[in-house]
Amino acid sequence: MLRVTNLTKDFGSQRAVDDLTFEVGPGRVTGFLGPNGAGKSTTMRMMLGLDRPTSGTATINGVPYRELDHPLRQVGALLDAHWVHPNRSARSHLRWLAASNRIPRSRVDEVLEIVGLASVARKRAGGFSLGMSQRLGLAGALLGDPHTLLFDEPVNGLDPEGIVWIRGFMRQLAAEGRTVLVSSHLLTEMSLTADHLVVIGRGRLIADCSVEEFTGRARQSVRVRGPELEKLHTALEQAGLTPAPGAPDAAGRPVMRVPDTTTDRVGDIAAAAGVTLHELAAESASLEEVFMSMTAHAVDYHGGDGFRPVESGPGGQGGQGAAEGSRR
Ligand SMILES: Nc1ncnc2c1ncn2[C@@H]1O[C@H](COP(=O)(O)OP(=O)(O)OP(=O)(O)O)[C@@H](O)[C@H]1O
Repeated sequence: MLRVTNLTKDFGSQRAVDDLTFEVGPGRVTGFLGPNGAGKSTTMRMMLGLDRPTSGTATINGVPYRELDHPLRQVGALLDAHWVHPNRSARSHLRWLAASNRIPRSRVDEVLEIVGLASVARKRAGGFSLGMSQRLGLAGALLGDPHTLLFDEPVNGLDPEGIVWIRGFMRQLAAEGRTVLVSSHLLTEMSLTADHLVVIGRGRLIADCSVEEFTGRARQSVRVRGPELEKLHTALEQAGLTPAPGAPDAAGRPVMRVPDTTTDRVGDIAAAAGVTLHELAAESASLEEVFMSMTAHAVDYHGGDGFRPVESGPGGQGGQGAAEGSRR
């Protein structure tokens, strides 16, 4: 069990983590989600005793990291895959880690096997690809067979195969009853990996709930296609709704989206106005759109990685690449 209580961290005049309180329980993957600069890494560093809190506490099974007897046997962490000595082989790097934590040498080959690096155990870690470095980092985190695991943006820069492997791996660790906390700035990624979410923005807690609950906050909107969209637009506005052009469909035909309503209501209004419809469908806002609307005020800086706020209103054409393919 990981617990942070009123955790706060200031860097000079900047508050990076602001009065955070939450728990991370065993047996499930908890996603630690927030835009870039939200304070995820700083929070994890405080959990691992690498940064000192300005106030508040972070504990692992009730004890601050610095007071743990054999930290590697209780907590494994993957913060940065590139801290390995480049001239060491994967095996000698892990043997050195094991020796410094009184972990038997035999465990090194076990973890190399678990992460799929046994065949390259003698190769220089400096020549490893990012995916292999991540696996080596995981091997190090698993060395002490810890009950608690922290992963900071583990899928960053990985190829699709590596991403699928890491997802499955984290889920397996949780299924073994371990406490698994994994950070990401991508909601879609977390919705595929995590059972539970702790969402932060500007160092503050925004949500602490199941993935279903979080994504269930998606606003329901209605998608309409037909030959008389302008006429329908007027009728919908007269009924107090706020229709907007949506992205054209695959065949390039114009589509309208009507937020915060139901297909029944739009269908009734269309019928009353004598408007022909060719398509009428309920649609949820994409996960990224929900996330954006919840964290928009909390985004530190914009641009890149899909963190531009949704600018064009209910049409939903905010243009964030990360939202592609994430509609549910
Ligand atoms: N050592 C430091 N000195 C000064 N400011 C820092 C330091 N470390 C982090 N910060 C600032 O604290 C805030 C939170 O950063 P942090 O790295 O924890 O965020 P994050 O959510 O992990 O984002 P990212 O995914 O971009 O790393 C940022 O504004 C960052 O610039």
